[in-house]
Amino acid sequence: MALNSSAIELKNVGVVRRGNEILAGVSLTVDAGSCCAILGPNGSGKSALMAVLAGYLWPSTGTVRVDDRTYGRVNLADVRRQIGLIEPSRAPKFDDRMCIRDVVATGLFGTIVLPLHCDVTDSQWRRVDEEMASVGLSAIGGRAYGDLSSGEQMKTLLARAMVSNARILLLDEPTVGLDIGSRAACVAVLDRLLARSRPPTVVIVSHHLDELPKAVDKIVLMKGGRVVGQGAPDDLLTSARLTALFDCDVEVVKSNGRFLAGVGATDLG
Ligand SMILES: Nc1ncnc2c1ncn2[C@@H]1O[C@H](COP(=O)(O)OP(=O)(O)OP(=O)(O)O)[C@@H](O)[C@H]1O
Repeated sequence: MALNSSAIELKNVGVVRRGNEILAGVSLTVDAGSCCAILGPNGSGKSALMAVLAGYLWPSTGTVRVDDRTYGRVNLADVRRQIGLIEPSRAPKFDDRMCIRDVVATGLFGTIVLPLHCDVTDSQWRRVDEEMASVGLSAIGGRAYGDLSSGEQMKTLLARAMVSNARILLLDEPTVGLDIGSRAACVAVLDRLLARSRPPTVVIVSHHLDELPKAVDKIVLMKGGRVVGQGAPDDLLTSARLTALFDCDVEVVKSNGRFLAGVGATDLG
């Protein structure tokens, strides 16, 4: 459910590194409280775009405005406090011996350990416990982070981001490495998150249509560092658009509000 003002606005963003044009002419807006999914082949610039949004990759051209603040004219640390970035492949290095509940609580401080000088108040612990319950971690809150499965670690990172009250969640391939059941559980968590009365703005990079939240409002298609399409899911998630995007025969069906993609009868020989 979009709240009608832009939480994210990129105008003509380009990134050049080591002579490579990683992003070029990227312009897009994401409404506050909405969910935007970014799709594209390997190397199309999806993670680079997320890194720009998170303020970790500085554009060579163009402007980036996040949460009403223009990068380059604000203290980036202030903006980052409003952003929860989840990249399982580059997750923060928590002490493996920390219990999950403490890891989730670090989201209150934006740290990877609980700061010695900061006492977590009873109401903050209640909030930690609420978010752990919302992702189904209550029963194992005392378990060491290092002993968790990939799916449990993902849920821990989601609960940690939600505890921080981040207004913007950037999820880069959140279900990478998860089995079917853990992926389904992660998708259900995202569906519940977006059904809240005041949902965060969510940008998700994914290679799998079936893991996009049902409430996804906008699709951005990327290729060669450029946005080659953006708009409503029903207009963009078609067999023809994805066949052209991925240069292979893709069949898209919609079932029970969710999109599914399969590779068609392409000659793989
Ligand atoms: N620091 C860098 N210097 C030079 N090239 C880079 C740098 N970072 C990324 N690239 C290149 O930019 C392109 C886009 O990379 P990016 O990681 O954003 O792709 P992606 O769409 O997320 O791919 P994948 O689906 O494989 O994760 C790639 O060709 C990559 O090699």
